[in-house]
Amino acid sequence: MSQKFDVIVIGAGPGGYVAAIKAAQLGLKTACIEKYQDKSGKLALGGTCLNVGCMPSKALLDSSWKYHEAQADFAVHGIDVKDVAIDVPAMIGRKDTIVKNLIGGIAGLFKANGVTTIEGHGKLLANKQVEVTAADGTVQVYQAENVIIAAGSQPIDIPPAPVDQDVIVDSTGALDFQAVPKRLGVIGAGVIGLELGSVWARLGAEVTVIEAQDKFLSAVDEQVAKEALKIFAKQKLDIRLGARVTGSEVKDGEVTVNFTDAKGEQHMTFDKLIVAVGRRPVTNNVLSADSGVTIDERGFIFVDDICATSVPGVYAVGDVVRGPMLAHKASEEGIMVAERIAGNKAQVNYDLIPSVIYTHPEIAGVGQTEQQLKGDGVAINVGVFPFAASGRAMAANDTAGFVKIIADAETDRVLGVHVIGPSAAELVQQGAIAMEFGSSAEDLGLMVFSHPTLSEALHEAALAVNGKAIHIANRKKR
Ligand SMILES: NC(=O)c1ccc[n+]([C@@H]2O[C@H](COP(=O)([O-])OP(=O)(O)OC[C@H]3O[C@@H](n4cnc5c(N)ncnc54)[C@H](O)[C@@H]3O)[C@@H](O)[C@H]2O)c1
Repeated sequence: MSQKFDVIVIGAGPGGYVAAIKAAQLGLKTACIEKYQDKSGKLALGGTCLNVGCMPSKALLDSSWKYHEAQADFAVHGIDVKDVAIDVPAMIGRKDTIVKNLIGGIAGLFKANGVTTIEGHGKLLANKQVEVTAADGTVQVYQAENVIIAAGSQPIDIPPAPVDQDVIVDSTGALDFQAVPKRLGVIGAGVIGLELGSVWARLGAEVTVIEAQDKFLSAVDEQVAKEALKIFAKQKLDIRLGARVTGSEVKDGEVTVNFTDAKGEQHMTFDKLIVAVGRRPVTNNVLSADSGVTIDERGFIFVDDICATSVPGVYAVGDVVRGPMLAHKASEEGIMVAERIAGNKAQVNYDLIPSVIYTHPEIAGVGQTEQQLKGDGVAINVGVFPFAASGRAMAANDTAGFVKIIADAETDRVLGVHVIGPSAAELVQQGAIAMEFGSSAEDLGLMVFSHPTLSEALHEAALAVNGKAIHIANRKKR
């Protein structure tokens, strides 16, 4: 096998594997280096997202939601189910099968597109050489015309709660509990804390979430975050804001966490504790001292708008660079870089990256929040439509939350779409499409939406921006 490639990608997560497939499709001789192994020691492509992130967590969110519905929501439909029970190892086994199939899918795509998979740890050397160290310690050096670093991220550890993957776990360990913990502590009320906290709360765990910030979900639209906090309280997620963890002690299979909040010093004991305080880029040991690629003090690789590093021909995408740590952002950066290497024009619209928290109801948004726009002094009109007024949501017995559309007061152009409610992720994507085409709220209001659908809530929110909603009383004059 030749040791020279047009493109070598380091990392086969959603940034790396997508970049590799695209580069190969564009006729470039491409290799992708990955070292991650599954529990049986077999190479597992797909990165955090497929192995221990987005996909396994969604499998558990769906399983636990079905259990919750069977237990708590079926009766309202007149469905009587008795003795609903959860078999946790079976639920975990289903999740593992989904992960296995997805990983196999990427291996198949690599084969179909002619991407060479190189197993081992990749490290960028000087002059676009890439060193690969296999699990048995063998070292090979490859030469590339272009290198794409897509090494991803890993959970941040905090000294007061060191992860042992037994009693104190990170997001990976929390996907493999073999029984429902009676008392579950979660440090961090971010995306992971809320998603994994929800999984185990639905299955019966008493969940306490300890969050350092006073403000809940500070990056989310404030009106949405406020609604979410109310809904989660009803779901008995005990969210402690302004709570700083000072220490923890593991003893006899349980953990006591010490934290301080507005009430003073607190101590709580849990059967399991999930630490979900953010992730950091994996960039140490991926760049040799003479690679020429520069990183900031937090370990992120410096890149420009098109993900080019300080070394010509070396790019970096996904969680190792600035911007939100989201799989879809990484994939789009991977596509952009592959296209650029092939000599085509491509770019990512960083203003329109949707984000989703897969709780129930889901929380999703695209564009700017009301607080951002007001902070920037932009005059806006806001339309809100509650799912409580949606016939489709009523039929589904799923009426919590609302759709919120924010438009520029002068031009009517949609600047933000924020949803908390059923299928929020899918509804926000409609907003993203509209915004990508420069839609005004009026444009959205003039479109025909199928009836009855949840999407009608988006239609009505767009109409409400200019005081023209039909199925709620309008606050503004027409
Ligand atoms: N649905 C999704 O798109 C999805 C799902 C999972 C993860 N992710 C991404 O993965 C990354 C990591 O997720 P995450 O939830 O770990 O991070 P996050 O940044 O979303 O949330 C971490 C939370 O922990 C809090 N925190 C930090 N230190 C603390 C401490 N010592 N004590 C108490 N609270 C503390 C922070 O204030 C923050 O609210 C994020 O960038 C996220 O976007 C995305």
